[in-house]
Amino acid sequence: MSRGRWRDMAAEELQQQYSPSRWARRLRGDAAVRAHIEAVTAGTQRARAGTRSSLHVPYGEADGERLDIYFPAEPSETFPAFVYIHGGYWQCLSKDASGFAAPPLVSRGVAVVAVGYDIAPKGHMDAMVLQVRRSLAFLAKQYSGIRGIYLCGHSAGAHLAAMVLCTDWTEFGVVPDIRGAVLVSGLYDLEPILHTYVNDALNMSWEVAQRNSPMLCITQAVPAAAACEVLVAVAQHDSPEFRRQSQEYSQALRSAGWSVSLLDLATVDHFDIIEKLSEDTYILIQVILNMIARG
Ligand SMILES: N[C@@H](CC(=O)c1ccccc1NC=O)C(=O)O
Repeated sequence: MSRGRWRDMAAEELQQQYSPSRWARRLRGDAAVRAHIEAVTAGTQRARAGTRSSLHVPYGEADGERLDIYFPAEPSETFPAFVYIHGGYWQCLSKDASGFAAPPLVSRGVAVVAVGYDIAPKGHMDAMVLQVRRSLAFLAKQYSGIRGIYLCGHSAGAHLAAMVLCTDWTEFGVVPDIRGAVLVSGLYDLEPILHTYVNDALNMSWEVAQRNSPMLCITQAVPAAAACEVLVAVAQHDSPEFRRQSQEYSQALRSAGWSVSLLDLATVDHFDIIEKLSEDTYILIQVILNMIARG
């Protein structure tokens, strides 16, 4: 699909392209979204039952500025941290459904952090981006045991994670040691979203969409960034627009000197591509553990 083709799409087609549930494999529409919420919620409950954790840790003043930490099974002084930012089109889900990846990771010595942020309509795009950036600065300042942060986000959460990658940390008083990023089925150009139902709750102006588009704020990779491995993952059954966004963003990052891989995962759709992080044998868990081992 050629660059910018979304501009030629009829309103209904654009709507369809940006409705992941209409492309899902097992169920379609609302049923697919409901099943996804149930899967990640149940997975998080299992993680909470079986893992040593600190829940609802405030990283700022606002109610929504809280995170959950799931600690490695074997206590150790230092450990890598996998920081997960949930999706839900910036208007659903929460950190309370975001701990499902903990079991296969804490058993291998990796801490898992589920970041909460104020979703729309309470949260605005600028504020959400600032909140997730602050959560990273908080972790870097408060947890001296963390040796390497591996950032992960799904869908809208991958967008927020990508915005973290282009942060100017000077105003945060700390530079988090982000050694890797796993961006799963994300959105990196917000402009097409402006023309869909997704913007009903977000109410973004064109300017807000521009300044919060990772595609438009790619920083030239300084040495620290070149050492940060970025994995852009997309599902075989993501829509063509979602697949185009991952393709173009990974290419643009690479051109700016970042170390990038694009992983096109067969058989999965927009939802089970991330749900399966609760499974030890899932290929993406293996890829993440390898990335951490190199880091
Ligand atoms: N209304 C959307 C819902 C959706 O996209 C979604 C739902 C739960 C978790 C992630 C999602 N996508 C991106 O953040 C859909 O049609 O699938």
